[in-house]
Order: sequence, then structure tokens, then C-alpha cells
Amino acid sequence: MGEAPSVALYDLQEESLLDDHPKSQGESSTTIGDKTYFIGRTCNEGESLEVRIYNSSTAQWVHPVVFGAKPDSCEGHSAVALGEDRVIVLLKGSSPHGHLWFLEVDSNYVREQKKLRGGSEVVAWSKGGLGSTEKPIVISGPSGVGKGTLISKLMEEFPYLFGFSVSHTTRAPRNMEKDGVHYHFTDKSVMEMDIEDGKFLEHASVHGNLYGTSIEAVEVISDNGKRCILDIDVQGARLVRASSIDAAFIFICPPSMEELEKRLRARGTESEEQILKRLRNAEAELQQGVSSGLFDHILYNDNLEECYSRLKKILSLDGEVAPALKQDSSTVEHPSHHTAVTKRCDKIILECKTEELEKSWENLIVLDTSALKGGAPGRTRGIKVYKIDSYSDI
Ligand SMILES: Nc1nc2c(ncn2[C@@H]2O[C@H](COP(=O)(O)OP(=O)(O)O)[C@@H](O)[C@H]2O)c(=O)[nH]1
Ligand SMILES: Nc1ncnc2c1ncn2[C@@H]1O[C@H](COP(=O)(O)OP(=O)(O)O)[C@@H](O)[C@H]1O
Repeated sequence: MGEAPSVALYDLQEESLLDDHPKSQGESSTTIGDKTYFIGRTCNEGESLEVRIYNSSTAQWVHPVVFGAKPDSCEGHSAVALGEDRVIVLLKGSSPHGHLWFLEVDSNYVREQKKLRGGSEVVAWSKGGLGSTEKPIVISGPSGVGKGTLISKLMEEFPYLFGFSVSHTTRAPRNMEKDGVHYHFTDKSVMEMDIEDGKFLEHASVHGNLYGTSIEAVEVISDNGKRCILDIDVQGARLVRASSIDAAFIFICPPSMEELEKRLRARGTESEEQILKRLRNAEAELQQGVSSGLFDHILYNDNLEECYSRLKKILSLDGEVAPALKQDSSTVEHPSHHTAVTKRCDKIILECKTEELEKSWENLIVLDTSALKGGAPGRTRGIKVYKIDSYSDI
């Protein structure tokens, strides 16, 4: 039998401070400095957890601007401060969006957004992810140069290694294109709203349409332990380069403008007007791609097989092929139900009820947060999840 926990989280909450503002049902409160973060007032099905802040130094309530995809309301949750900059939020019950979330209250991203909004209070949600994060690969080049063809070859030969980042676009689908596979085809107004909500890593207007990479499109690939490939234009590549994402940047050039035109026409997917627009834009794209220093590698796609071999060489896939990327060394999944939470340094211990083990203290799961990576606007990774037999094992 395990020993009783030395510090149970529930004992740490300072409810007396907030007597005039009691928590609503299902709401948690977590104090960091002068601010107490109330999470989860909304309990209606399908709505996300609401965040409000009580600032004890000004004795005022604030409704912050909330960034990131938010967790849906659930059967309940626990919230624990991790240092000064974020709160870990553990959802209970079945949630299609995972059980582990982080509410960033003073991270670099949050500070940046605060500055952009003239000092308004800002918080940002980041979903916990267990997958590894191999450097994404950004592939750019003019329309018709062969980006899609090269990416398809990689994905076919190494389906277990790579995942394609499915962009959003306002352009109409081509004959063979499937929504959710080649692109998420979307309305301009919806996409603009999502951009405003901070759901996009980058976006650009290309050949008269809006294109963008959602944060989710990239993160879901790492969730599956795969390396993400982005097919985006030069403007998008520049935005990714300026972000905190460490990626490999590859630019594909045609052997000549004549050959580019031939390929575009032979593909037969564009109207004459679109072909001419794409060829006009290609001149500027080539100039920026080759001379800006933005790209780590420039490949000429003359002979397809030769170009593909060079691409594989750049990605170190020309010799013995590495095994599929591993998930982080978590041996247990994060549980869907917990009955008690205890924090010891950077470890969170959950008592979890299961059908077989009614006494939840017999089923202790540790979330080790000592090596967290990433964060808003993407996932927070690096959490290790494992079982222990008793509290004295920590
Ligand atoms: N910035 C950005 N560019 C994108 C994205 N998705 C696709 N693109 C670029 O948009 C351009 C047009 O793509 P598309 O209409 O599929 O035509 P294609 O280049 O002829 O295959 C290409 O340069 C793509 O690399 C995205 O999410 N962001
Ligand atoms: N090296 C190559 N030689 C000849 N044709 C090519 C080569 N690479 C690609 N193609 C063809 O050119 C057309 C445009 O290629 P695609 O992959 O759609 O370009 P992108 O994605 O860059 O717009 C396609 O019909 C494709 O089969």
C-alpha cells in the first residue's frame, strides 16, 4: 500500500482570498503571483473551458484574450501551476481532444501577444503532445516545378517516416483533389477568422488565393511520431523561418522557364489565365528562392529520378534507412480519470480509478514535466508518463 501524499494539491488552493468571488461549479482556481486563474466556468457540452483572472493587486476581474485551440468542456478537470509561466490542466472523462493541456500565462508567446495588443491580458492554450519532434521540411518552388511529385515519391517510399502538412486554401479544388487530403478547401471569411484567432502558423496570398498552414496541421504529424513536410510558397517559408520552428528549407528550381511552362501545360489543371499568372510569379519566386539565403538547399529538378536521389541524400535517406521515429518514452497513456492530484517539484502524481483497481491510490501515474519542449502556438511536448507503486517511489 502506498503512503499518504505529503502535499495534496487541493490543500494548496487559496479559496479564502476569493470569498467574494466563489468558484462556479466545475471551475478550478490557480494562483500565480498576484493573479488567480479561474478555469472552466463553461460547462455546457461542446463549449470550451472559459478563463477569467482575478488580480489581487488591483482587486479586479479580467477576461483575457485567449489564444490557441481550446479544450472542450469535460466531466471535470484539475489545474496545477508549473512555475510562473504556465498551468497544467488535466481533463477528466472522455475528451476527443486529449486530456493534457497547458494554459500559458507568461510565456514568450504570451508576452509577444500582450505587446501586440497594447498590454491587454492574454493567455494561450497549448495541447500536450507525446510524439517526438523531428525538424519539419519546408519545400518551396514555382508552380509546376515538381514539388508535389517529389513529395509524393517520399511519402510513398517512406510512409512511416513522413506526414504531409495539409494546408488550407481558398482556391477551388482540382479534379482529383480531395478535401482534407490535398488541402482543406475553405471560405475566405472562415479562414480569415481562424487566422485572427491565432490558429495559423503562416499564411500568404499566392496566385490570387489565400493559402495557410494551420498549427494543427503540423502538430498532428508529430503526434503520430512522423516528420512533417510542408509544401508552401517563398513568403510562407520566410514566415516559418522567422518563427520559433527549426526546419530544413529546400527550394526546387526548374531547368528552364520553357520546361516549367511545358510541365504546367502538360499537367492540365490550370486555366490559361492561371498558367500565365503562375509563370509571371515564377520569375520573382525563382529570384527570391535562389538569392535570398532563405533556403538551406537548392535542387534543380531536371531529371526526376536524379533530383529525387539528391533530395533523399539531403534528408539522409540514401543509406540505411532509419527506423520509424519513436514516440517519447512514455510507457503508459495519460489516464482519462483521476481522483486526486499531488505536485512534487516538476512531477505531478495522479491517483486514478480503474475498473480493476477500485482504490485509486493503488494506481498512481506520474507526469514528469521536467523536460517540456515547445508550447503555444503549438503543442507542449516532452512529458513523460509512467506508473509508480507508491508515493515513496518519487
Ligand atoms: N504560404 C503558403 N503557401 C502554400 C501553402 N500551401 C500551398 N502553398 C503554395 O501555394 C502555391 C500554389 O499551390 P497550388 O495551388 O497547389 O499549385 P501548385 O504550386 O501548382 O501545386 C504553391 O507555391 C504552394 O507551395 C500554405 O499553406 N502556405
Ligand atoms: N523532373 C520532371 N520532369 C518532367 N516532368 C516532371 C518532373 N517533375 C514533375 N514533373 C511533372 O510536372 C508537372 C508538375 O509537377 P507538380 O509536382 O504538380 O508541380 P508542383 O507541385 O511544383 O506544382 C506534373 O505533371 C509532373 O508529373
